[in-house]
Amino acid sequence: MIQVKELNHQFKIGKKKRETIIPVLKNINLEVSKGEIVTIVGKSGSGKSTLLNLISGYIRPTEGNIFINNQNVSELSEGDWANFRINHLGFIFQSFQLIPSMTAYQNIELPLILKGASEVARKKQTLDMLEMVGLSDYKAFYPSELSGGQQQRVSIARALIVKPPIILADEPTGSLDSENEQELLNFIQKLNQDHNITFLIITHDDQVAKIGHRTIIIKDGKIQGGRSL
Ligand SMILES: Nc1ncnc2c1ncn2[C@@H]1O[C@H](COP(=O)(O)OP(=O)(O)OP(=O)(O)O)[C@@H](O)[C@H]1O
Repeated sequence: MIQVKELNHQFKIGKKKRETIIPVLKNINLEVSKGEIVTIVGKSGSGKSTLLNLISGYIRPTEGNIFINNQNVSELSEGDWANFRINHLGFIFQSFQLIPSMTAYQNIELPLILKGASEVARKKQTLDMLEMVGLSDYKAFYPSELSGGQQQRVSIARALIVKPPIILADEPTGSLDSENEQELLNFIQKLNQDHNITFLIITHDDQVAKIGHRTIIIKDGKIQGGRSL
């Protein structure tokens, strides 16, 4: 489902000719199969978010290739990448990234509008999704009127509405208290079991790391090893 092959990445900072090169990821090889939950752990600055940003196509690798569903995404143009992303990947961020001026309903519906779905299809799918995440009664609420856990569920519903086969999550429970964290983890496991959705999750948190069928450790930009259930 996801294959990362001999990936190296470095950032360049400073002015041209005087730039400093910061090597971040070194010879990363990684395979995630359909229906797996893989968690990635590592110290701050080890390169976890960079890896997720490369897999998401938000940054391009200095060297190496990334395949998603057998498509070499490193070769796609910006426009093709954006199209590919909306059909294959969903994202969950620590900071939810909801649009404050839109209700829960409107936030969840947005990817369907971007995808060009009809109004009838949008309404049905958005209402179904609100029910699935247990927020039917909150559809007209704005993000500021929802709890952290409810906002996170809106952001998950928005990620799921286009039924992506893969969800990439960067510290998904970082803004949640322990009760909401457990609720979200149960929900991720349910989605994985019921819908065979593949998850790649970056975390600092042991409780989150534990839900992985496999955990990968990144140290100083290299994969150090891992643990399987
Ligand atoms: N756009 C950038 N330009 C220059 N350096 C960057 C950039 N993004 C990240 N880095 C550097 O790359 C290294 C890895 O950063 P990254 O955010 O991937 O780490 P991380 O493991 O996700 O850390 P954290 O757990 O704190 O989020 C850091 O040294 C960081 O300073």
